[in-house]
Amino acid sequence: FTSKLLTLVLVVQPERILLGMKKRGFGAGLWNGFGGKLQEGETIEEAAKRELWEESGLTVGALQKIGNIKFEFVGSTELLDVHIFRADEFKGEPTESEEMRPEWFSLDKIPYDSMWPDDYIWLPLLLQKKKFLAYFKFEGHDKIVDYTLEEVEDI
Ligand SMILES: CN1CCN(c2cc(NC3CC3)nc(N)n2)CC1
Repeated sequence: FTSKLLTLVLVVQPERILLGMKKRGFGAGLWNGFGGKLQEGETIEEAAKRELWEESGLTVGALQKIGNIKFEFVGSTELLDVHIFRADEFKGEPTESEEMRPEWFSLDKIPYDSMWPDDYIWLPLLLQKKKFLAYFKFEGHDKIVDYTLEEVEDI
């Protein structure tokens, strides 16, 4: 299998989480964190900060590495290798971009039925500041055929 490195940043404050409505491309029509692909010569963390800024207008100092999920799609040999980060502090104001329309959600009103199906399984761990490794096998974009998830001390 070949892996495609992708980033995902969730900005979380004590009472609310920032999500973006994806306006085009992969995952269009779903709420998600901010992220994308790596550019040449970029570390994963640099790519995560860049994509957050491009998609939401926010700049962050520190990112906490909190998870890594590998996604397999039945019938494809390309794995998505998503490195997930949490940011507690940021500078700037959430701003709509070509890719994303940002919005704050209270933590008891996360719109899981308009998010990728896996989010319901791992996002609660992120909110509890737990670190995890996971593997999801999808059939199409809606059906989780099976998955594994383990909490870890260090990513
Ligand atoms: C730029 N990336 C694309 C992939 N991505 C995903 C994927 C995902 N599930 C996979 C079945 C698709 N679930 C979340 N929450 N994010 C993060 C952002």
